[in-house]
Amino acid sequence: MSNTLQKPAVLLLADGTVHYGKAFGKIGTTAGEICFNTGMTGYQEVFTDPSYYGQVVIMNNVHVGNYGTKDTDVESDGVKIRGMIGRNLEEQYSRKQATESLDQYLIKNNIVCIEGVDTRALVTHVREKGAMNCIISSEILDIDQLKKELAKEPNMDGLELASKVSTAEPYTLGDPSSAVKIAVLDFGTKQHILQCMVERGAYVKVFPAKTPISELKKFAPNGYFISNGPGDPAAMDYAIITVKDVLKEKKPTFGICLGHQLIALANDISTYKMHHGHRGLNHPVKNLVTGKCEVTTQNHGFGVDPESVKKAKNVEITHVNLNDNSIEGIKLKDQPAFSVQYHPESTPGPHDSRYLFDDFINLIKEHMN
Ligand SMILES: NC(=O)CC[C@H](N)C(=O)O
Repeated sequence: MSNTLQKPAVLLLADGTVHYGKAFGKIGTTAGEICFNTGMTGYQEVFTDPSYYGQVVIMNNVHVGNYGTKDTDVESDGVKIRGMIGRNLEEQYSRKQATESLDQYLIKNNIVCIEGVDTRALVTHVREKGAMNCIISSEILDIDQLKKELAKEPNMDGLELASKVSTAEPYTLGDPSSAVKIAVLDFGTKQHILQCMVERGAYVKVFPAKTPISELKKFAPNGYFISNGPGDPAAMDYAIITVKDVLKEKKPTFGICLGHQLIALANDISTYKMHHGHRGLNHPVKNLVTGKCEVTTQNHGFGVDPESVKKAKNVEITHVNLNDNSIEGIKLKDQPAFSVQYHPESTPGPHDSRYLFDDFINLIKEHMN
């Protein structure tokens, strides 16, 4: 959009880098960890993905907003990103089904954004310097004052955020008479992950992050799902205990992203903060079991430590990232449990990896009798 009527806005990074642009979305100030998403489409799903809670997202695609927003293109009950940085953020939209412009939608969701930024230079900078905190403001333009505000922002390393986006109360989805019953530990699940299980005939019960195993067992599930979510997995002591308890049940268990990291931690495999993470829709992953490559959707800033996985005798590496050889999937040798670092529900993204949901449901069916 960028017109002269827009208020000026400023972006300050923790290393002192400053970019000037125009305000978009809510007028105000916001801070969080800066990250970038390389996807060309699917902005509404990205903005509503609870795994982005606490993060300010740079959208690499130069045009964002062209197809507006729509109530059904969401991954949760609202926008979860802390803020957004774009080159051209469009108010005009051309999709017939859209009900609101991106600007109206972000204002309604209280999201402070900045546009007109040289996002190519900014992304290159973050790629070189790594993840760091940043602040966007369209009300404070004084850099010294912004530095003071930014200093208050906690570091993502060591931050527990999942309990802030988890459901407050349990809820169910799917057909209650289904023989396939999956207990979901919700650390900020994306709706389409649950949908992928329901579409395959499962009855799903979603539990708050801090639910103990005794409560999960009352549902008598024949499978467990450990969800994606925001924050540092190593800071989630309560969840590591629950995942250990879940694994003691020896029932089919599937983890995605944060869930994958928690399954690793529950097996004494450590996690680490990545330099700048993986976020986008075209990350190539090799399935080491089939030898096939999948193009995947990704959104993570932490990873599972490769050296520590190799030392774990009960764990097999099933998937690796073809860009940087990072660990993308594991399975346990002594029980029916597996997990992936990427997002097989792929909303948005290519559907190459949706077979993992079939694998999970089939695993549950095999272990039912
Ligand atoms: N999508 C996710 O579940 C993200 C997991 C974790 N918060 C990370 O950034 O690595």
